[in-house]
Amino acid sequence: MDNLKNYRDEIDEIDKQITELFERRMDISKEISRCKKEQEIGILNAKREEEVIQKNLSYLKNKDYRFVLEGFFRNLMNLSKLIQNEENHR
Ligand SMILES: C=C(O[C@@H]1C=C(C(=O)O)C=C[C@H]1O)C(=O)O
Repeated sequence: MDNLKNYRDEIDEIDKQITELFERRMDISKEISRCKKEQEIGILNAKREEEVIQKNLSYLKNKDYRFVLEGFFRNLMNLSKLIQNEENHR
């Protein structure tokens, strides 16, 4: 049995699901940026970002991944703010 091939197939399937969820998250982030524009609120909400990180760290089963999960969410939220900025400057 080719383990490498099987593992990569599994990663490909997971990546597909991540991409679908990523797209949904970014679509919602765009909607949030429209609300913020209407209400004249700035894009960054540092308190909310800390809550997002803490909440998701609490869901983690393998605590060895704490550091990388935090990095993942910080990067994800930076991309989300990029999309919000683009949306508000169209
Ligand atoms: C999406 C928002 O805007 C920004 C992006 C966040 C995110 O991607 O989770 C969180 C807080 C904000 O800095 C929000 O305010 O909820």
